[in-house]
Amino acid sequence: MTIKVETKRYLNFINGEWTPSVTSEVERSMNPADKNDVIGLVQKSTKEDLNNAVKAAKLAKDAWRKLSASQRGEYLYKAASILEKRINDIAECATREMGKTLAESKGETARGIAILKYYAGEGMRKVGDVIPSTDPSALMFTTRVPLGVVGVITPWNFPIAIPIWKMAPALVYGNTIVIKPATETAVTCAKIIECFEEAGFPPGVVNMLTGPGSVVGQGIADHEDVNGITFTGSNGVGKQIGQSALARGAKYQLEMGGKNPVIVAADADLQLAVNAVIDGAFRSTGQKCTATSRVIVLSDVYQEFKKALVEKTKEITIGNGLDRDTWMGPCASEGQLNTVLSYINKGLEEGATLLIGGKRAEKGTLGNGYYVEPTIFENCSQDMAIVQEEIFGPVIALLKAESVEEALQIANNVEYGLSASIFTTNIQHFLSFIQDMEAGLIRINAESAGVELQAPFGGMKNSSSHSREQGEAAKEFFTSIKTVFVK
Ligand SMILES: NC(=O)C1=CN([C@@H]2O[C@H](COP(=O)(O)OP(=O)(O)OC[C@H]3O[C@@H](n4cnc5c(N)ncnc54)[C@H](OP(=O)(O)O)[C@@H]3O)[C@@H](O)[C@H]2O)C=CC1
Ligand SMILES: O=C(O)CCC(=O)C(=O)O
Repeated sequence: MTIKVETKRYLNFINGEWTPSVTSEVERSMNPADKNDVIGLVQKSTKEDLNNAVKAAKLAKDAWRKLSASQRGEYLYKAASILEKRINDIAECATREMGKTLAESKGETARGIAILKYYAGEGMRKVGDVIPSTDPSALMFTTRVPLGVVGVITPWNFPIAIPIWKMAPALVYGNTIVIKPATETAVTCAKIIECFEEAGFPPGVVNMLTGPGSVVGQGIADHEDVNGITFTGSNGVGKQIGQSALARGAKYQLEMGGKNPVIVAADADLQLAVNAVIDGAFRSTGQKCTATSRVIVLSDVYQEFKKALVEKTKEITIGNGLDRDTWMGPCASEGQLNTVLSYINKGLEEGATLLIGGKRAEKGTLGNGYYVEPTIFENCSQDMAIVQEEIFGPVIALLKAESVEEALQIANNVEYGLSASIFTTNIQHFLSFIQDMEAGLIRINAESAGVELQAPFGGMKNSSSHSREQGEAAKEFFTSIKTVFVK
């Protein structure tokens, strides 16, 4: 007898109800570590589904706004404790959907819990300032109001933390939300929304729908009843969303790519630098906007650093993120694997020298997934695609510099400015790095990736729309200031 196990169908969450799309069409969410593993079926929603979700969010917004912020915070505390109970299930789902190791997914879920608690507490903190008026008998102060309905569009690379770091502040500051997660990780998002449902948010406050970015995502950007849009993803899509929002006067926030450099000065602790470059470049298979992708090494220590980096790279074990022994999982999808391989080919065509890696990893069961070897190039020039463009994969371009000034000039010579690190023991070097490096996140003697939820996060240049997320900075996006004059 064969037992047929049905693939679970995940629905949209609209107005407090799990609802199928009006089309009843679904898409499969697949495991990039094993192309035979279907994780679930998700709704292929349309504009009509989006209209229903936005309508529900609009209807719910006044009652939600009128609660005290601390009452709203109580819902977030409840969601945090439910997520805490489901940490294993949700982390495992994220690993199956996008491939990062289970340890990374568990860490990310724990971060999601901490973010919910942080913003729950925000409900008890101040929202305004008293400002002295020139009129001695008047009282002048600021207060803040929510935007209304906020559209949340999220990528697949942090399928737990990014949706939560956008939804939690949006909600605590009094907005209602419509979230459209990346199709690749829609099941993980549905499970997070189950936690919000169990926390008892009033109907219409939290809405989720899945479906193609070009339909549902663009529909959010264009929808006249969506007052603010927060997006993380690629540059091309981000800019399009920004233009659509600007055209109709909606507020928007974009977090996009990076081409993050690490400078290794001659006086650096080289072992520390090697370990941090390995973590920064190859953890999550290089699929972080803060991942290290250019390493600029001072010529005095270049050979020594290169040798140690290549040796350490050889130790990396590639495999299914659910296996304990795996250090690096697959790329998140076949499309992502092909993008990485095409950049590796471009690097070779443009004349860079391959030091290690460079191929799809297909040995044994790896052939069932979208694995690529950790890859390092040297003899890279500044105009090469692998030096200029975001690859979003485990690929390092090594560059040589004669001085820290030259290294800084190379580091700044890209269109992005998200995060950047320097390894040095010289105070002058790190002071000039803080001053002159064009990046929103400056890290000294630490890897380029690594974001703390209580601190502002965002980039300069083409990495963001110049706003910041997380910590107190989130308040700037998710609220409007009102200046009040009383006499
Ligand atoms: N900075 C970062 O953190 C990230 C950067 N990237 C970069 O982007 C590249 C491509 O990745 P990808 O996942 O395709 O990133 P996208 O920018 O295409 O996707 C991010 C989100 O936007 C949605 N979306 C797609 N098209 C539109 C649209 N026209 N209007 C509104 N929303 C849309 C996606 O939906 P759907 O999933 O349904 O397409 C997803 O929810 C990566 O290789 C990497 O370089 C990607 C992810 C995160
Ligand atoms: O490095 C991190 O923790 C967050 C990075 C990020 O936001 C991203 O890759 O999209």
